[in-house]
Amino acid sequence: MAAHDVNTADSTEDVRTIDQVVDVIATTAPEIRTGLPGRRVASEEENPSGETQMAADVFADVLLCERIGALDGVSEYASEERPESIDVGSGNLSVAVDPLDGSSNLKPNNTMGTIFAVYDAPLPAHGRDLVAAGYVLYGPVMTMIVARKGSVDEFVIYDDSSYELVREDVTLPDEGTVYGFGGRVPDWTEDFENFAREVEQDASRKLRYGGSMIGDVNQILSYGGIFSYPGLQSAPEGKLRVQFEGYPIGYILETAGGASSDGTQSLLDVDKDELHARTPVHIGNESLIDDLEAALD
Ligand SMILES: O=P(O)(O)OC[C@H]1O[C@](O)(COP(=O)(O)O)[C@@H](O)[C@@H]1O
Ligand SMILES: [Mg+2]
Ligand SMILES: [Mg+2]
Repeated sequence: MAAHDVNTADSTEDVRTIDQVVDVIATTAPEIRTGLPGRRVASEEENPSGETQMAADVFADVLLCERIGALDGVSEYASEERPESIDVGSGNLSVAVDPLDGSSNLKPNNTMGTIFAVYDAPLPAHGRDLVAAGYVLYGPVMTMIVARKGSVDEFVIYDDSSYELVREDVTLPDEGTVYGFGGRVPDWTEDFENFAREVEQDASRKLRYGGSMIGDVNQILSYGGIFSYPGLQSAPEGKLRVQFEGYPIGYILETAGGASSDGTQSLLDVDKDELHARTPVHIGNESLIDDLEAALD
């Protein structure tokens, strides 16, 4: 389902807090990146989803928690790396973060990201409570995508923590040319596999899957197409987490004129009230998401 009717902040104070969150993310990203070389190893701990944390996941979480938590307008901080959300003040907004998305890509030195979601409700919040969302992509260039006030902007972040707006009002190209589907193919459902085979038949499309949602999603924003991490036979809710990954990516894609789905409805309409709940994720051009929903019906 497409939207363009995403929720946005309407008070001056919330708008200011969102700008401050964006500033913290942008100015912390170079530090996160600089801290990566010595942290490409597993820590002793598991995160609440049962995955082994990398030292870099913990490092990025601690930095972001400290800095986002210090903002007056933020009352709660949560991340993929901690079991509960924490109270950080009495502001109006809550921030949920995936400090490093795709951290299994650290070992082979491939793309990763940092995702943030700003909600005007206590955590776990609902997709319709989102008032802004965005991500940093640690690629050859550090870029940041921000969806707020009904449009999506792209920035380049420099090593000295300055950042520059390079593209305003980012929208998906009409003709989608790339696709990327997560999960082991033998673990896909029959309906999803049939859909994937249909998508592949179009000679104008090619496979691009990197194993970091942010890298894969940014290709869809750049070239159009579809990214899915579907529900699997062994894991009907898939792998990606609603609060930290599904909602913010759905919000960004819908703000950019694309569509998002859990297989039957917009990601923003998913009802899950557990902080670390998972959901199937499908994002891309509206026509492809319509076809996906028809195929999974
Ligand atoms: O290794 P797989 O099964 O392809 O999974 C890749 C997916 O897992 C993730 O890495 C999960 O995110 P985290 O690294 O934040 O746990 C996504 O970024 C990516 O889409
Ligand atoms: Mg992630
Ligand atoms: Mg992560």
